[in-house]
Amino acid sequence: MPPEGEGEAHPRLLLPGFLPQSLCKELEFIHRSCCAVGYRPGVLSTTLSHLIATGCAHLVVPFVPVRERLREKVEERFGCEFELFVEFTGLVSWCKGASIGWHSDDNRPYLKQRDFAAVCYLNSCGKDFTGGIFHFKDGSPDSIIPHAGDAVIYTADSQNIHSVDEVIDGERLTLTLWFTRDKTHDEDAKLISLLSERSPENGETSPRPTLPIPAPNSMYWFPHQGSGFDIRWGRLHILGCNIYPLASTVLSDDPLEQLMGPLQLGKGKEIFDAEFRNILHALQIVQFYSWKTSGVKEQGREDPAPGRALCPSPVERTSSRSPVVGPGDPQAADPVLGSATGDDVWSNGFDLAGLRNAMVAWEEYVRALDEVLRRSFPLWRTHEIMFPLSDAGHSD
Ligand SMILES: O=C(O)CCC(=O)C(=O)O
Ligand SMILES: [Fe+2]
Repeated sequence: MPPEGEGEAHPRLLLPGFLPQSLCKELEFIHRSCCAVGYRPGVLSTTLSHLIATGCAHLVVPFVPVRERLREKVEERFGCEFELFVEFTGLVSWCKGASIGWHSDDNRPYLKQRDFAAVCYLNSCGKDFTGGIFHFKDGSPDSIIPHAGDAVIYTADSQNIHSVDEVIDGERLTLTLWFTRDKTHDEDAKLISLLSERSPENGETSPRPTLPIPAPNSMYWFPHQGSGFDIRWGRLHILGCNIYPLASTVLSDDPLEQLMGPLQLGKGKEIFDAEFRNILHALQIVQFYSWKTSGVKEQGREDPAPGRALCPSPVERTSSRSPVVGPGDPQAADPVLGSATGDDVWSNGFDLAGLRNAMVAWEEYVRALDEVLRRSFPLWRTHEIMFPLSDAGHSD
């Protein structure tokens, strides 16, 4: 008997509200902190192997329960229990101008292993971006208007020809997975091997939590209208942040090199006193602050940062120092990465003092995820599959 789903009229399923909003926000934080340029123009992506390669293996942990839930859902819907492997997991964002015409997801010889797709919407059309509506060619349904938390699963073959309208404004974000029956394309095996190289089970304890390690600069370069900008720098720029080299540093002429070294952040005429290891470290703290503060705002509380008393935060006036300039034209990031509504936490009262609290809370967050990873990894390696520990304390 052919598995259910093959040959039937519409082998697909909509899953409204599949992801909790809190997980959507957490994955958005990860993407905005860690993403690199994607596989097509105007597309940014955060793959799990990229997270591991850039010193952020602990950030794989929040994906593990939702990967498993999606795999089970796909197996159940298409009648192939215990047969599937995850082939690819990634956060994918589409910026202004990105679109894709009619296609099936296995439409290249090197994609033939893909049997099923799952797309989870992490933000919402009309609120976070405009355009970007999904269509099935056979019209059942004709369109899916992305809404944070909703998901759709479908077979990756020609029974599900689909397209996505051009994104007009804002950044459209999804968690996208493909599943395969072919064990040689099992993503878990590759990720476990990458994690082994990192050896979290060795139990090395560092005084500071894991700090991000940038990938090659070219992976952060967003080509735009004949020039371009660095994504990391662009994301800080749209939030009004300046980057300062440390006062003691001998300046390189190369702005990219300045982003690689230790640096400080400033806003307006002030410089925050903390030192960041590199631009990715600074970006991660800023995005963490933004994530946690937006949650607080939605709950109607007024704390400037998550659940802590405000620490004194000395700032320096910028009279004698100039911010790093470039690389590329960071202003070009405004229309590409800026939110559709312009409604972000920074334009609503961001202050550098809040960053101090965010740094402390971020370190706790990273340490907790790292702890889960250390406990999970030996079991993942033994069973050759990534799965959530029942008592991991971090599930969606
Ligand atoms: O993001 C979506 O809604 C679908 C994207 C898509 O079709 C693809 O990446 O192949
Ligand atoms: Fe597709």
